[in-house]
Amino acid sequence: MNASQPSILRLQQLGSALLQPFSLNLRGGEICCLTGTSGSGKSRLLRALADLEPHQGEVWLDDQNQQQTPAHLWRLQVRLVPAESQWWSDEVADHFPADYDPEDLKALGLSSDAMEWQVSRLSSGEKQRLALLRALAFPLKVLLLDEPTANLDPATTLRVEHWLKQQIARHRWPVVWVAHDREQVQRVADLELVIQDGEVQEMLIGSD
Ligand SMILES: Nc1ncnc2c1ncn2[C@@H]1O[C@H](COP(=O)(O)OP(=O)(O)OP(=O)(O)O)[C@@H](O)[C@H]1O
Repeated sequence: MNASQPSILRLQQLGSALLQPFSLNLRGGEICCLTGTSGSGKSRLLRALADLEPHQGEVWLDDQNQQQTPAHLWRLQVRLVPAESQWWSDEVADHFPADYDPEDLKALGLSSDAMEWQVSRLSSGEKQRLALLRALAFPLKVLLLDEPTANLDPATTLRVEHWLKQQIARHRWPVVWVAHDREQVQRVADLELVIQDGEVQEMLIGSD
């Protein structure tokens, strides 16, 4: 496939001990919000898509089958941004490419010198936004977001949503976005999947 063409993520009869099998085609640039009560299996579904949890059924990225792709190569393309980020060095900058342009810090309401900070001083909201920037600083084809604004105040949440939507529209990644906030779902989603009693159902946006 041409590198500039948007990818398609296809789930075929994806299921697990927790979830009844379901299928979905997600095109480049589409945001699918994944909702459901706490413990319904949203994070585990994202982990299955990232090949971090066993599952039934198949996941395809264009013509690549997840099961036939080495896990580390799959995860380079299918980027999971977990709810809680991991940091492997003391300095923020060490987690970014050497030639990273820190222009986006401002867009996310972060200080322009945040790259020079120690990870140990980061607030939970700063950590969350820097983890998001870091995840998008390296090439990817599919984006999986687990409650990307969970630690943020309402104004910063809107900023982050706006920035994410711009990035997604520009790069045309298929996106699965776990959200609890109904208003956020209404603002960002092209489609919504709800997990209820182990069943995954598609809801029409604006239907609640
Ligand atoms: N490794 C595991 N082994 C067994 N059960 C697990 C494992 N990880 C999570 N669970 C359980 O699976 C269920 C779904 O967990 P998951 O983290 O996907 O929920 P969630 O929908 O993302 O919840 P929340 O909205 O609270 O983050 C929970 O009951 C959880 O305790």
